[in-house]
Amino acid sequence: QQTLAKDASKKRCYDFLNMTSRSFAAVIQELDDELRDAVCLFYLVLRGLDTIEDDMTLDLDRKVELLRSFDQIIYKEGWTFNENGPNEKDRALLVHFDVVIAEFLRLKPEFQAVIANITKLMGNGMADYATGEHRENTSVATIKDFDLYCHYVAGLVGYGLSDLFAASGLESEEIAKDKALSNSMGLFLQKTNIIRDYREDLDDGRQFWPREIWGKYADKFSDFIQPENKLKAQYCLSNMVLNVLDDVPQVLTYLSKLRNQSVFNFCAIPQVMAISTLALVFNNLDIYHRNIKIRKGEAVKLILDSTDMDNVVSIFRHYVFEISRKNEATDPNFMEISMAIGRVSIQV
Ligand SMILES: COc1cccc([C@H]2O[C@H](CC(=O)N[C@@H](CC(=O)O)C(=O)O)C(=O)N(CC(C)(C)C)c3ccc(Cl)cc32)c1OC
Repeated sequence: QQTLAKDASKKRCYDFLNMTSRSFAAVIQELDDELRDAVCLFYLVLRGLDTIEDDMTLDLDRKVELLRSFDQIIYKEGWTFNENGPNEKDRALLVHFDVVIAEFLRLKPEFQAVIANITKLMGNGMADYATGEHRENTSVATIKDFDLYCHYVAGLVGYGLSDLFAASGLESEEIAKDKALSNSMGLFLQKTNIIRDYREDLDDGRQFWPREIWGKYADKFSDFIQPENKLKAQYCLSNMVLNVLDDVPQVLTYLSKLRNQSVFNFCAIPQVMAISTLALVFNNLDIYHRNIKIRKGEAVKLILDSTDMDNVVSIFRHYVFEISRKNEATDPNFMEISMAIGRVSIQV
């Protein structure tokens, strides 16, 4: 009877995983036995944290209290959360979070420690950011703030995954040692999404592009949607893409260190999607009007091709070349972009 109940709660965790993330859930479920449950639970704990950070209906004190104590909450059997706002999909996860906690507590203590440690760092980072007195509303001021915010919400996920890979024995301890490489794995994905999501975030009243960059091209963050500002909008966009290109060399170095096939696929697929998205958004002013995504057919091809380092390198080379082709000599960022592409090209 006990076993039946345990299998039921594990299955429910995978149902939550498939409900919260479309294509990525499938990639998690392809991971080898030693890692699959730990990464699934890590993903769900992060999703729970993200849902609280994103919930605009919570008052700040309550949100900060939950963020800073989430690393203890995940040890509280039976804990659930009903104060959430209307967002159905994510609300369900927190309403049934006791199921996630029950499964979390069945993980190897070493996996629990990794997940709890990252949850603590991320929850406090999110709380610091949400209450940050040095920013009006929640906009990001300097490039340093931008890197710190992305470190909190994405770089730390890279840290935690590298620790889980090492703890599982499927990858060497070395993968978890070089924090800069793990951090870049998160920054590259997060920064590319932040560029792609310009319009969605603007409409939600959020802005993550650093003022140190966009402030060179406009007085207000929303100016870029005006047709008369299209040239400034294009240069601001290329400046943002330039900032993201810095992380490409470290992403490729990280991927080249992986030895387990299921871990490689799990890590390579999102990065390959991101470089494809980066080439798509570069000099593409549609991002100021709607959320653009790579075509389904291209995404499928990328997923099928991302199984070994040589293929991944040639995919990166293809998209970096596409960015180079779209790079315009009249763009004030033209030279810097050419040099960033040069730095990557000697590697791919
Ligand atoms: C070594 O580091 C990684 C290795 C593999 C995958 C990821 C990273 O990839 C997905 C990929 C994913 O979730 N893709 C979405 C598509 C999309 O968000 O546009 C999806 O396919 O649903 C992603 O985006 N994030 C979210 C963050 C970037 C904030 C970390 C993410 C959230 C939780 C986990 Cl456990 C993992 C990841 C890594 O994290 C850095």
